Amino acid sequence: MQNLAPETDAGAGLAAYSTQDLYRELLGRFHEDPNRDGLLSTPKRVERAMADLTRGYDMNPTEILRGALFDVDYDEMVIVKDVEIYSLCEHHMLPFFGRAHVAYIPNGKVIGLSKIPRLIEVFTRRLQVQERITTQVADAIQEAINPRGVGVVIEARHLCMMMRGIEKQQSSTVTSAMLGVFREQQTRSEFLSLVRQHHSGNL
Ligand SMILES: Nc1nc2c(ncn2[C@@H]2O[C@H](COP(=O)(O)OP(=O)(O)OP(=O)(O)O)[C@@H](O)[C@H]2O)c(=O)[nH]1
Ligand SMILES: [Zn+2]
Repeated sequence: MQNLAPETDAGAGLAAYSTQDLYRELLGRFHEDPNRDGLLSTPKRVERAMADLTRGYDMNPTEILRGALFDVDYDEMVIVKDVEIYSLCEHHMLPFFGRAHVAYIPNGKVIGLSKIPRLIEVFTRRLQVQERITTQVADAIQEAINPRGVGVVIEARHLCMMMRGIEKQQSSTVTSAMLGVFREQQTRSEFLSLVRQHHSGNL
């Protein structure tokens, strides 16, 4: 499809076109030939890939945690650390990736361990900023089990700062959200020092 819409009236009437048509149009705008062999199936592949990378919009934290909240007599810190994350920055739609560390001190209930990475997926598999993922994960845990406190730290590297723009290859971004007792110096320090232990430092 050629000249699907003039660049100036982006959005107007585009709903009439399939997602694959829109990607085919974009290939042309990138000065490519969408009909050459290697690109023929690309719109279909990109559609699938983008649906996968944004699947978090269709995921519901409450549903994920349902059935995996347990009454346990344990009141020390639980930490799930070094969870790999991949997300897309909402400004450039380029990936950022790294690790998330999540901790909480229960108040009668704990969360099934595998559900913590699943919860992280809900919020990373969207167009995001790192800060928002960090607070959304903390808030979701707070809401689910009302613990004595929650801490979330995310370390990530953003391709929009690496392969374009400022082109800094070594910088990483660290964000944190601390709720309840994690706002107190001692708990925060214990969490951060446990996160640092045995951490290779390589994202
Ligand atoms: N706070 C925050 N900023 C982000 C995140 N991901 C990307 N950004 C920033 O969003 C900003 C967008 O700035 P603009 O000046 O509008 O865009 P730009 O001209 O492409 O900026 P440069 O990247 O500096 O070239 C940039 O500074 C990005 O580094 C994120 O997760 N959190
Ligand atoms: Zn970006």
